[in-house]
Amino acid sequence: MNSDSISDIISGIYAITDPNLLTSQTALLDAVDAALAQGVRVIQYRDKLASSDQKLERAKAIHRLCKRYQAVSIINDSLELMIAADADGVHLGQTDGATALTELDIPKQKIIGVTCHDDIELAIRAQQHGASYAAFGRFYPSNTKPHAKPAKIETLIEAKQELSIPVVAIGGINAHNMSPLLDAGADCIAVINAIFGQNDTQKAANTLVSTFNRLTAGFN
Ligand SMILES: Cc1ncc(COP(=O)(O)OP(=O)(O)O)c(N)n1
Ligand SMILES: Cc1nc(C(=O)O)sc1CCOP(=O)(O)O
Ligand SMILES: [Mg+2]
Repeated sequence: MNSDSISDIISGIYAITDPNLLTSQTALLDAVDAALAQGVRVIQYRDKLASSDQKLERAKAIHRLCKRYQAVSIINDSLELMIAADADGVHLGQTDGATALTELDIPKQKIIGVTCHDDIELAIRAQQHGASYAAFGRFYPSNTKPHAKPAKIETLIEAKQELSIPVVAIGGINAHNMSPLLDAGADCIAVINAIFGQNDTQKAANTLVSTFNRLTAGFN
């Protein structure tokens, strides 16, 4: 991982892989490479289908790719897989251990992301317990996770007032609808379908990254 601050690391476009969209290891690694080449800063390996051996091999390969592009690799759900693959961090939902962060044995330098849905109190508690970023969503209807709890843009505004850790927005986001989330203060935009569900990953990543950069130019 590079030595930037967490707000430099968790910023821009955060791409999350999906085994239903990237059905082979080659497709997965080619798509991740294409996304990173276009300036995606964070990759989350999210795979609820592969075997443990496959997951370890893929997580390690994604971490190597991220290192090459000075991006960071995050593992969804599993602290054990993050440690085994020596990935840069883990993303935990409310049923994956996020409620007991202080009881988990997470190496100090690792990034810890926590799902906070639409709940600012969950985020404040997560920050107090060591979370590196808070993710809110879903902001728009999501084909990937249609039953994810909806979140309000006002929650992002409140999150920016209450939290010092970066704020990630997720759920049905694409280049056409990210603007209100950035205006509300989201530091980072997490996407699955808008990048890995498109025919041309490189073009999709380029559009997302350039839209993010254009919309946030002059924010600071
Ligand atoms: C960046 C980011 N935000 C939210 C989630 C969702 O995590 P979770 O609630 O644990 O749901 P699953 O991804 O495990 O289905 C995420 N993965 N990444
Ligand atoms: C994995 C996930 N978590 C969500 C949440 O709200 O916590 S929404 C979501 C799916 C994101 O995929 P897409 O960009 O294709 O909608
Ligand atoms: Mg989870």
